Amino acid sequence: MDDKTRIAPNQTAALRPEEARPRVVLEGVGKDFTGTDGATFTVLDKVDLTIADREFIAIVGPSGCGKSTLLRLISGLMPPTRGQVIVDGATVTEPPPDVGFMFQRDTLMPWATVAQNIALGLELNGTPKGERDARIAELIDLLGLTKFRDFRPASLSGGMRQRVALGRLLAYAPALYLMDEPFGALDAMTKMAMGRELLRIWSRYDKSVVFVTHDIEEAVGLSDRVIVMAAGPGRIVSEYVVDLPRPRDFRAVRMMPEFRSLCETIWHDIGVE
Ligand SMILES: Nc1ncnc2c1ncn2[C@@H]1O[C@H](COP(=O)(O)OP(=O)(O)OP(=O)(O)O)[C@@H](O)[C@H]1O
Repeated sequence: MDDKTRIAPNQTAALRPEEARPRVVLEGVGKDFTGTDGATFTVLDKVDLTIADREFIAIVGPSGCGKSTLLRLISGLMPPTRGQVIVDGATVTEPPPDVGFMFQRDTLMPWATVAQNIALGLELNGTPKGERDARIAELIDLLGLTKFRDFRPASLSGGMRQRVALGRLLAYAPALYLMDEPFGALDAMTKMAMGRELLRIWSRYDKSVVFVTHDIEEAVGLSDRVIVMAAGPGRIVSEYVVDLPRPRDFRAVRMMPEFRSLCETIWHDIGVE
C-alpha cells in the first residue's frame, strides 16, 4: 500500500479491507426468482464480496441489476439460491441483530412525532427508559431538527423526513447500515446536505455502511470503495478504492481531478460514455 492510501492511526475513516476483520462476506452468491409465467430467472450470479468493519461501500449499476436484492440477501430478508452470506462470522439465515435498513422512501410512523419516531429505534435496541430522552435530544440536535421535535411526518419536508429516518437508524445503532437509495427522492440541494450529514455522522460513530445508489458522484463522494454491477445476470464487474482524503468534504471533493476521473471510469464501466 502506498502512502496515499494509508490511513493515519488517529483517523476514524474505515480501515482498508485487508487491514480490518470482515463484517460481511458473500461467497459465490446467486439468486433466482420465478417469473409470473413460472419460468426461473437468475437475478444475481457468482457474487463474491467482502466488506470490512467500518468500511463505507457504495454499490452502483443500472436499474434491475440486483442491487436491492443484494442488500436484502445481506439483511437476511431472503435467502440466497446459491452460495452463502456471512455477517459477523455467522451464516445469515434470518435478519442479523446488528443490522439496520434505510430506504428511499421513509418508513416513519405517520401518527408519531419526530421524537417518537426516533424513540422507536431506542426501544428496539433495548435502551433503558431513563436514558432515552437524553439520547433523543442529542440525535435531534445532531440532525438539526430541534425546532421540529413535536412535528408529525406530514408537516415535514422530504429532506427532514429522511433526516428523521436517519435519526431512527442512529438511535437503533446497528453496526452495519444497509441503505437503499436513501436520498434518491430528494432534490439536489437536500441530497448534498444529507450526504454531508451522513459523512459527518459516519466518521463519528464508526459504522459499516453499504450504500446503494444510481448517483455515481454520490457513490464516489461518500465511500471508501465503489462496487460496480452489471445486469443479465446481476454481477460485480469492477470495484474501485476511492483514494480521496478523509475527513472528506462531500461538496469540495467534487472539484478534485481524481474525483472526476474516477466518476468517468465508472460511467465507462456502466456503458455510458
Ligand atoms: N421478489 C421478487 N420476485 C421476482 N422478481 C424480483 C423480486 N425482487 C426483484 N425481482 C427482480 O429482480 C431484478 C433485480 O431487482 P432489484 O430491485 O434487485 O434491482 P436494482 O438493481 O435494485 O434496481 P433499481 O436500481 O431499479 O432499484 C429485477 O428484474 C426485478 O424485477
